[in-house]
Amino acid sequence: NNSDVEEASLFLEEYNNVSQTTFNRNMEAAWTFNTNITNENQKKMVEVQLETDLWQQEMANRAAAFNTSAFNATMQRQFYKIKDIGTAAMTDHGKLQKLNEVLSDMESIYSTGKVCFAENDCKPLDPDITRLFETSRDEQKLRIAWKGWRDQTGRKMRDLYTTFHSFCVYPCVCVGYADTGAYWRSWYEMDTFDQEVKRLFEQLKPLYEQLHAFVRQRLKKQYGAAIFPQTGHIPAHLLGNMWAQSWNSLQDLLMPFPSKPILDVTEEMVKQKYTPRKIFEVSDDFFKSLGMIEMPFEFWNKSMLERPAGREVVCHASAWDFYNGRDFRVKQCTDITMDHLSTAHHEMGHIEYFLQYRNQPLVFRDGANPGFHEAVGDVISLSVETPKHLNKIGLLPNYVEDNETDINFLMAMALQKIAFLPFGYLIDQWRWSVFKGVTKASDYNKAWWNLRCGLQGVSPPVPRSEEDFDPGAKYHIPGNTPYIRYFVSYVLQFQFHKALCGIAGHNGPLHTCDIYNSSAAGQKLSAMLSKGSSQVWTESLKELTGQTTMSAQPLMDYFQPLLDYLRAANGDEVGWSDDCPSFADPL
Ligand SMILES: O=C(CCC(O)(O)[C@H](Cc1ccccc1)NC(=O)c1ccccc1)N[C@@H](Cc1ccccc1)C(=O)O
Ligand SMILES: [Zn+2]
Repeated sequence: NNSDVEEASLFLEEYNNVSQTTFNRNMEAAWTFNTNITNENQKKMVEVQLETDLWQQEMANRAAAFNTSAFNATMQRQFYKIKDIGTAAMTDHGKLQKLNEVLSDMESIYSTGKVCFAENDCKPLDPDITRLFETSRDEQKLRIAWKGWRDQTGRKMRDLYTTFHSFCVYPCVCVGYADTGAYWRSWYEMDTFDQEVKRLFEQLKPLYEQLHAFVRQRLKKQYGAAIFPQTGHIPAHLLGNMWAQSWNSLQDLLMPFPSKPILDVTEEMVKQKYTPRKIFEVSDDFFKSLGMIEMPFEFWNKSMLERPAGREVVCHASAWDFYNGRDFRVKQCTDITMDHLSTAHHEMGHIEYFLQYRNQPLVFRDGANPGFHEAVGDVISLSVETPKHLNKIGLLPNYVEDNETDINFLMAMALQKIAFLPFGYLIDQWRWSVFKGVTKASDYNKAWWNLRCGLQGVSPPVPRSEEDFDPGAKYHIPGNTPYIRYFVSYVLQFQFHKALCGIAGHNGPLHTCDIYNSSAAGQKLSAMLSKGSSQVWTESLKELTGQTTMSAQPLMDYFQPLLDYLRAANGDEVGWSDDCPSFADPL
């Protein structure tokens, strides 16, 4: 076959030109559906997605005709990525069409789901049910909403997911991989990736167990011990979030020193009449302070920063690259809360990455690994959410720096970051076992609750059965979006934060660092982001931090003062038993 470098370069040039228009068209069709869910838009999106998949197949076949062994590393990497197209490689076009239809059907069920409290009183997840979980302390109402959401989403998807599942097990439709999970893990370019994340999770478990014990004890006081199972689990509807994945809305119940000012600035944002646009301007201002690239005109002009009236949209936040080097958008049903301020930074982090690597060849316009993409915005938030910075931008007027506020702040951050770790880890433990064929459709929910009980120490507030499909109540399952990337991001973002704080000249404990206005930190971060996925992620990590492996040490150092406090407060009432309370077998 063809080892001619000249011809190979011409092929890559053609690929880069045509792929930009092809992917741009695909993103526009997806955007139209995401911002206006109708049957017509869904059909159009599936049609364009199929055309894009077939074009990718054609390019992969043409790339396969080259013998790349004599090409330079960058060319070899481009050819590898042009051929590595996952499910798009499915040669049975009817099956491929069916797969894309099933996925868009599940996405519609999730995004149009509503919880009904009475005949004509049905509420969507965003903003109504989310606000309920953040603000209500009415255990009965929370229990109804918890069950209602799962009845309206997961329960309605079980058969669709079973069909989807049939495409993902061996012989996997992602050519060259044992199953879809193997394809997803291949993006981390290390064959020990699953052991690596398991090692990190085990290392971080003690922090989580201490936080879990402290929160359980406080919630027992709040709601009475009677609704807590003897096994030590926390009923999942009491943790301030529909999926119990982050507990920061419980801050008012959990501050060690309640006399100090509350660090959740939601009220101050509302008082100062913050708008969705203002929230994104605060984030844009931070990137500008680092000398990084500000949001282009199209971003402000074409993004969807709040839920539109009168039509159904996919409210789950996302960032969009339209692959023409200047059109980048965020879609977020922004509510005026601190959590949405954090989400806005998260989404803008994706956009900043797009902007930094926009001149790369198209196949390198991606994160160094998926965890890198998820970490960018969160690293900025680690500075923004410090009391010092919130005070600087006028959201925490009566702030006094002292030890008690320090512990309160670390508690607030732990409720967001430490609480998340088992959840971020377990979703793809479940999915990888499903894709491997280890977890059968008849055991979807049992396997899910074994992980939720075993690793997260939460229990279902109402009995569950295999009529339910609780994984489907979390966006990323119907959205078919991998999740281990967030667990990886939560480890990496503290490694990035530690490195950037060093470059910014910060002295003192890591949790008080704010890199605002540090052009040195901005330069270092930009240099790493601009590489995209043109080199293996360990090289990118080394450029920014000097390390070549993921390490939980910076995260553990950050929270060390809180761990000491929790150990003293908890005594030996720590942990939970492995058997799952109230998981009823099929009725
Ligand atoms: O799901 C998200 C944020 C959405 C997103 O920005 O990660 C989004 C997810 C998504 C949506 C549709 C299609 C694909 C992925 N990801 C992006 O928009 C994205 C990611 C990589 C590159 C380009 C865009 N966060 C997770 C976890 C999390 C992360 C950080 C803070 C809180 C919570 C969650 O809410 O459970
Ligand atoms: Zn993200």
